[in-house]
Amino acid sequence: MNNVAIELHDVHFSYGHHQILKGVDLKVYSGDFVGVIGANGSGKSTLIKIIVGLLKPQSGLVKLLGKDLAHFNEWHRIGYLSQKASFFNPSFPATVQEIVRNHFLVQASLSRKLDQSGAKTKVERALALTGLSGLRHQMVGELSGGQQQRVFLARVLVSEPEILLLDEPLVGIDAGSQELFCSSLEYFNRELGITVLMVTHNPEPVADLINRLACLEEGHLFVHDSPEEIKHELQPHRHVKQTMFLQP
Ligand SMILES: Nc1ncnc2c1ncn2[C@@H]1O[C@H](COP(=O)(O)OP(=O)(O)OP(=O)(O)O)[C@@H](O)[C@H]1O
Repeated sequence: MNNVAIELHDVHFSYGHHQILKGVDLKVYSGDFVGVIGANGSGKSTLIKIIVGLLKPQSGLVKLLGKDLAHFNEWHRIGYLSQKASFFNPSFPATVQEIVRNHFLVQASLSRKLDQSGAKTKVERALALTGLSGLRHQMVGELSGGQQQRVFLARVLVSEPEILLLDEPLVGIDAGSQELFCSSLEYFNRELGITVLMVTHNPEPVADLINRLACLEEGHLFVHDSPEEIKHELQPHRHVKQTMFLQP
């Protein structure tokens, strides 16, 4: 049995009186590719922010790589790609390589376990993995949406994380870039063994990669892990609400 990479047990979360998560349980094993789906406003981004410690649940247990989040400090092992617009200013005057390198140096300064002297090799690798080697000297603001998305991914990959948490990474990029992005994800998951948890309203491009599907509905998380159930849940136009009635 693989190690548990992410674990949530009986997690409750509210914004004020607005209850978002009502006793959520989730176990993600090393090497899993987890799709998280649910209606707009169902709490998918909230869930991912709780996993990376940006929001603190009112109650319940959250563990990363076997460690209670309260004591977890190996953040270089976790790569989090938030919804793009929230952190990026396209007029920021930096090249692709500078963005990726600076992120690594910040991570290294925060973690004694990352060796700064390896920066050059790690940046090269992250650029190569995301197909950006040829664009390294380009100003990031001059890139297409799909290329920028790959820069964000390279930035996250540079510290060689074991878990990738992606919040709607395909939004706002064209079909060709989506395809490239998804084949990179396939490589990271299948070849490098990186655990992936991806929030998406459109799971179709990664449907073949998903081995665990988490459906968020009215504060409850329903997890499917058999290929038949996943296929059934991912049928086009299937209303997520129906998953409630499939549970024993
Ligand atoms: N900081 C906040 N304060 C108060 N309410 C919030 C806050 N952030 C989100 N919400 C509300 O919590 C609910 C869940 O939001 P969340 O962004 O987690 O949903 P989501 O499933 O990711 O939505 P979408 O698919 O539209 O991105 C929504 O009703 C949202 O309006």
